[in-house]
Amino acid sequence: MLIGCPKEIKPQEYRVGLTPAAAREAVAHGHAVIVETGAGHGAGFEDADYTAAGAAIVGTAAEVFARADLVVKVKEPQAVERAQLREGQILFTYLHLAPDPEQTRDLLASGVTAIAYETVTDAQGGLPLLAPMSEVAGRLAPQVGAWALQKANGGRGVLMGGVPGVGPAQVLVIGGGVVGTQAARVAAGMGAEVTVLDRSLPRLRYLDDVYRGVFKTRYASADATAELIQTADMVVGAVLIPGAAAPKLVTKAQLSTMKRGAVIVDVAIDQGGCFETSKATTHEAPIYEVDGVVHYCVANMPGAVPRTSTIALGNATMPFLIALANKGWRQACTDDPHLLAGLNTHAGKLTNYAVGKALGLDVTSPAVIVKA
Ligand SMILES: NC(=O)C1=CN([C@@H]2O[C@H](COP(=O)(O)OP(=O)(O)OC[C@H]3O[C@@H](n4cnc5c(N)ncnc54)[C@H](O)[C@@H]3O)[C@@H](O)[C@H]2O)C=CC1
Ligand SMILES: CC(=O)C(=O)O
Ligand SMILES: [Mg+2]
Repeated sequence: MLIGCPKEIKPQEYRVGLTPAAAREAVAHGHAVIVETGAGHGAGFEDADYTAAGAAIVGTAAEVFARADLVVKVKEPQAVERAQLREGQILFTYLHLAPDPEQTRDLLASGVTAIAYETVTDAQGGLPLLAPMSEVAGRLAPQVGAWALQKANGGRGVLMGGVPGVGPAQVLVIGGGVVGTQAARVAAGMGAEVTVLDRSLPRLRYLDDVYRGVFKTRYASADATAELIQTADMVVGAVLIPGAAAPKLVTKAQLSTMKRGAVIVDVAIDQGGCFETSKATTHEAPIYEVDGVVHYCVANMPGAVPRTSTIALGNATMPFLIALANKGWRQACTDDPHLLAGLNTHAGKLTNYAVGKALGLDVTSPAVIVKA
């Protein structure tokens, strides 16, 4: 199979979908690999690293899209990229379709077989291709939130750890999965007082067992959220219902109950965000203010640390990439129901129920599609 990797074009996105290590594995399995010139530069991988791994460098993204049987990327294809996808081609990348009707329409119109990293599952009930980026975004969240809390950035001028005689920042994390746990650990490490809300009691039990004394846990009732946002200096949005649009857990009206200069870091923005007032921002202009509350809503946070993120993502995607290339998508998805869970579109059909529900579109069962 011919695997192609274009350079990412989303603003300030310096990750790359294929590491030289993954290219080398693919070549060792007998596949051809083409990489757009400069694709890895932002992550510290040069063209020579790819050619040393056995890949060929091509001059344009257009050549990658035109020739590749399998296009591997990081972020959802932008409009100009979507226009180059075709039926019979596999797209393997993050998609986040539930909050994105335009992208969904274009992928369906293209006929491409699109496998979304964020809906691939594992036997433990996790999301193995989302987890590494959630680890990165979770650890970044208190770092960017602390920056936003500084007065010059619109924040209320509170230092995360306080100082002797002055109390620390109060941090509320909504959703105690991968993002939430990593955010809570780092915020606590910076000296803040942290509370994590989740609606899963087994998850709260796990967090309490492992992190008692580091941060507190509360059940995520609407009452608890309403109460705790009032005292928080920083609120991290970290909920996920896999594939679905994020539930809106804090309304615009509730913002007025928050402290002036408090900061929201809505990591869940890539699924639409869990605050009613969230709208996606970029690394170029990451924050805006609503009712005196600073919002940070960057949908590709790991792009800020592309070296760490590219290697972490590549470690996780490599076995799936090799399976897709070795067997073709149909056999790979037949053999691995967790990879089949990643199938979002095929030949003009939508195959993810959560996306269909969010967008009001008909869904064809992936189990039916894979057998057709
Ligand atoms: N902005 C960015 O750059 C990035 C965003 N993300 C996003 O962060 C979000 C969280 O991802 P993960 O932590 O990996 O997911 P996860 O599945 O590990 O954790 C989500 C947690 O939310 C909890 N939850 C669900 N509904 C809830 C509710 N109503 N109230 C409280 N808790 C609730 C679940 O029980 C679960 O523990 C996702 O939307 C993901 O796409 C992830 C990486 C990068
Ligand atoms: C998960 C995701 O959207 C990202 O890493 O950019
Ligand atoms: Mg997005």
